[in-house]
Amino acid sequence: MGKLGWTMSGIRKNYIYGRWVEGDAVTENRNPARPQELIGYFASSGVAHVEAAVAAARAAQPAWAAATPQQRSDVLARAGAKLLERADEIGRLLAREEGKALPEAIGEATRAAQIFSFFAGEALRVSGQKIASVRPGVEIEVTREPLGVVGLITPWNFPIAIPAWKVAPALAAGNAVVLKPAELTPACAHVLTEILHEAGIPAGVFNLVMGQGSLVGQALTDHPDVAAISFTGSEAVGRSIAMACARTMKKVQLEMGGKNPLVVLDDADIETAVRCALNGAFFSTGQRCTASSRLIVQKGIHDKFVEALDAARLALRLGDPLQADTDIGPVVSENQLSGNLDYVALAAAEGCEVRGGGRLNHEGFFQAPALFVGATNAMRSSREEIFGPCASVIAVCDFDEALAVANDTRFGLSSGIVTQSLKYATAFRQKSQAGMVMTNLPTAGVDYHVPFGGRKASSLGSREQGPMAMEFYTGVKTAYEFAG
Ligand SMILES: NC(=O)C1=CN([C@@H]2O[C@H](COP(=O)(O)OP(=O)(O)OC[C@H]3O[C@@H](n4cnc5c(N)ncnc54)[C@H](OP(=O)(O)O)[C@@H]3O)[C@@H](O)[C@H]2O)C=CC1
Ligand SMILES: O=C(O)CCC(=O)C(=O)O
Repeated sequence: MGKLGWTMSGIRKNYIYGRWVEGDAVTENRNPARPQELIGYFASSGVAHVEAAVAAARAAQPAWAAATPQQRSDVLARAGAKLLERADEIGRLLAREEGKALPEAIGEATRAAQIFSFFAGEALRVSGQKIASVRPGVEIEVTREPLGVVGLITPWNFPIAIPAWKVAPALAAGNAVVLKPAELTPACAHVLTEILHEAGIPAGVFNLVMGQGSLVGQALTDHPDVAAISFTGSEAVGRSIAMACARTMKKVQLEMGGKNPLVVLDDADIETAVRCALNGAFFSTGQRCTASSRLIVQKGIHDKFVEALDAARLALRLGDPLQADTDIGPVVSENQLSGNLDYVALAAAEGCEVRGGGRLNHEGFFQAPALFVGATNAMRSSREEIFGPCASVIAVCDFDEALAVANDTRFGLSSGIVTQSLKYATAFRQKSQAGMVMTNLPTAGVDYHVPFGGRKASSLGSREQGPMAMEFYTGVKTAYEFAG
C-alpha cells in the first residue's frame, strides 16, 4: 500500500463510501510556474462514479443527521486541527498546483483550518424557535433540518479554502456531501479528503469525485437524488447550473464573477490607495473574484496615483511561488494566460495606454501585471471579468460620478473606496451595489466568519461563510401541535 488514497503506481483516487476508488482515466496535474514539473496523476471519473457517490451519500445521510451535534462537531474540529497541523505542507502543495505566492498559499490553508474549527462550533448551535400560535391551545415550533445529499462544485483559484467553506457548513448541518473540485487543482481537495478520512468521517458522509465539469459536475447537477448544488466559478457555467437546478427543482447557490471597483478620491492617503490597489488588483495574480479590476480615480489625484501605482507595479517580484521573495506567481494555465493576453490586446485596441501586461520570458505561464490607463467604463475591457493581473484605470470628476461608475456593472461582489472623508465613506457604504464594501482596504481578502457574497450577476442564493452559511444547507420546518 502506498500513500492514503493513491494507487501503487501513484495515481490519486476518488473517495466513495469510505473507500478509495480509481477513476475511468487519469489526468496530470502540473506546476504552472514550471509546466514540465508533474505534481501528480489524479483519477478522472465518469457518470458511474457520480451515481456511486450519490448512492453512498444517500445511504449514509440519515445516520449523520441523527448523530448528536457533538459527534458532528468533533469530526469537524479534528479536521480543523489536522488542517492547521499541515498548513505549511498544504500551502506548498497549493502554491505548486495553483501558483499563488507561498505566504498567501499557507494563509489559505490556515483559513481552511479556521473554517472547519468555526463550523465545529456552528454544528452545536443549530437552533429553532418556539412561537405562540394565534389559535388557543396550539403550539408552534420552527426548526431547521438538513437537506439530504448536497453537491459541491469548486473552482481552481482557492483550491482548499472554497472546498472548506462549502464542505464544513454542509456537514455541520447534517448533510452528506459529494465534492467535485476543479480538474486544474485536485491535489488540495485530495488532501482535504485524506484529512476528513483520518478525522473519522463516517463512510458515505463525504465523497470526492474528480473529473471534468462537463461530465462529473453536470451529472451531479442533473442527479435527482441531489437536493442542492453550491457552485463557485464562471458566470456561464453558473447560469447553466441554475437552469439545470430549476429543471430538477434543486436548491442552488452560485458565487461567480466580479468587476470590482476601487474608488480613489482626491483626499485619499496616497500610500493607502496604492497599497489597496496593488493588493486588490495584482496579488494572487488577480485571480480572485474579489479582485479590484476597475480603479476609479478622481482627477485631482489621478496622475500622482497612476505614477505611484505604476512604480509599485514595476517593483513587484514575479517568480516561483515557493521562493521567499516572490510577490506574484504565474497565471494558473496556458489557457487562462492566453485569455488574459487577448484582453490586454483588446484594451490597447480600445484606446487605453497599456502599461505591462505582456507574457514574460519565464518558463511558466507568467504575465506582467497590467494597468489600462485612460480606460472608460464603456469599454469591454472595463466590463468583462478578465480574472488575471489586469486593472482598468478610469478617471472621474467627483464622488457622484465615481459612485455611478462603480455601480455601472452587471456584477456586484465587492467594492472599495479610499478616502479620508467620513461623509463619502458612509455614502459609498450605503449606496454601493455590492455585497461587500471596503473602506481604506483592498476589495479582496475577507474574514472567514462573516457573510461572503454579492448581488446582480455575481451571486445567486443565500450567503456563504459565517453563521449565515447554515441557511443554504438547511430547510425550515414549521410544526404545529394542539396541546389541549
Ligand atoms: N468567481 C470565482 O471565484 C471564479 C471565477 N472564475 C471565472 O471563470 C473563468 C473560467 O474559469 P473556469 O475554471 O473555466 O471556471 P468554470 O466555471 O468552468 O469552473 C468552475 C467549476 O465548475 C466545473 N464545471 C465546468 N463546467 C461544468 C458544467 N457544465 N456543469 C457543472 N460543473 C461544471 C469546473 O470543472 P472543471 O474545471 O474541472 O472542468 C470547475 O470545477 C475565469 O476566467 C473566471 O472569469 C473561475 C474560477 C473562480
Ligand atoms: O478575497 C477573498 O478573500 C476571497 C476571494 C474568493 O473567494 C474568490 O476569488 O473566489
